[in-house]
Amino acid sequence: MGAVEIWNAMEVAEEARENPNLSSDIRSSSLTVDHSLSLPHMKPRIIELCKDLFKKWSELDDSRFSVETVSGGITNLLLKASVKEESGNDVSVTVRLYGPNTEYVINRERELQAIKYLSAAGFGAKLLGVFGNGMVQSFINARTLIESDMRKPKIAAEIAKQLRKFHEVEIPGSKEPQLWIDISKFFEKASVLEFDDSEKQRMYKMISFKEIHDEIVELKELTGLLNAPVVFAHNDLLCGNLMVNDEEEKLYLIDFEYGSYNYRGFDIGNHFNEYAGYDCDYSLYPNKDEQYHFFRHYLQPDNPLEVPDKDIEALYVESNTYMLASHLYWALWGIIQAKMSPIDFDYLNYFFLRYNEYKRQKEKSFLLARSYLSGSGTR
Ligand SMILES: Nc1ncnc2c1ncn2[C@@H]1O[C@H](COP(=O)(O)OP(=O)(O)OP(=O)(O)O)[C@@H](O)[C@H]1O
Repeated sequence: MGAVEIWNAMEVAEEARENPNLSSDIRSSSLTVDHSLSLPHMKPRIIELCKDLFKKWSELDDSRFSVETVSGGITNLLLKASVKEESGNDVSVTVRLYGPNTEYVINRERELQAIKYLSAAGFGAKLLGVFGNGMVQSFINARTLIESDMRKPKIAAEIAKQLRKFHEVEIPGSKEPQLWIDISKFFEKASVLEFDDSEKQRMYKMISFKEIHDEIVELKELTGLLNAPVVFAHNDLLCGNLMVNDEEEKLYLIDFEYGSYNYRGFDIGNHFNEYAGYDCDYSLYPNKDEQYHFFRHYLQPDNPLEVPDKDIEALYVESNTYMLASHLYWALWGIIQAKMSPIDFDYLNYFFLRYNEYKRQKEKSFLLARSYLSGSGTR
């Protein structure tokens, strides 16, 4: 965590204080927590952080605090800190420690800016505080979805409805879609790596960056013809980033690390790719009926059965063309992670899974888009 990021965190808290319509009680602390500590060693530091951020807890005895791990996450460490207040109330918050080297693939400044506005619009956990290398948010009492939940008609309709609302949130700043900017940044980084591990280097050498470059150019050109609307997109809507409280029937979209202005079809196509789950079983990609169900609830949440066919068809083409861009994006992300991430995961294999699926789907999706653009429809 460099000085610039700490400064950014402070600035966000400052700005939020000045604008009471946003989360007016975002606190800030300059403390940092060493990501590599074991939980017992980390606990006193987390308590110190909580006390520094929330003055009402500053005098409480340490024995009133408990700290546990919620998730190792692929990119962060997420902890739950609970406090027994003097009134007898139990209050829980999450403490997120950014993973080492995640700044290569995540723009933290962009993330904090988005969280402020999305959390004020009722999305995700409430942002309570920021510190040197992470943030504190409200704890959500809900279960995390598993991949098969996402295709259940009732849940799919609710995801579509919430995603539509999400896409309507306005985040100040540039509205330029980030997809090709991010892909080109990933490409620049991914194409000049060297691995100390000889097996990784051997696999890396099998990648043709010339071929990937040509694919990027070709796909960018084709998607450009679709005139897809640009919205503030989540960009990483996998089951782990969806939570539901079954009793209250409330769905939560969480984790806005990759959020940015982007093409509507990218967010939806990317979500459909996630039906494959953590095992990347792409035979689980939603069929046309499942997609149409989603589109109806996305396009007209209050009147899903009245959506004109031409609007559904346009979104079908858009989503299934940008679905290819999602494969390229995460394939390149995988190469960078293979080099930068301390997490023991076969990211190079992940590159091949995503890129091979791109190649498998390319012809069908290109044909769909081209026949739609030439006016001969999608059937
Ligand atoms: N505010 C919250 N309250 C309760 N649980 C949460 C909260 N935020 C996240 N979680 C749980 O922790 C898991 C990981 O969270 P999140 O996706 O934000 O972390 P991450 O490190 O970015 O993970 P990944 O890189 O795998 O997406 C979620 O799937 C969810 O189960």
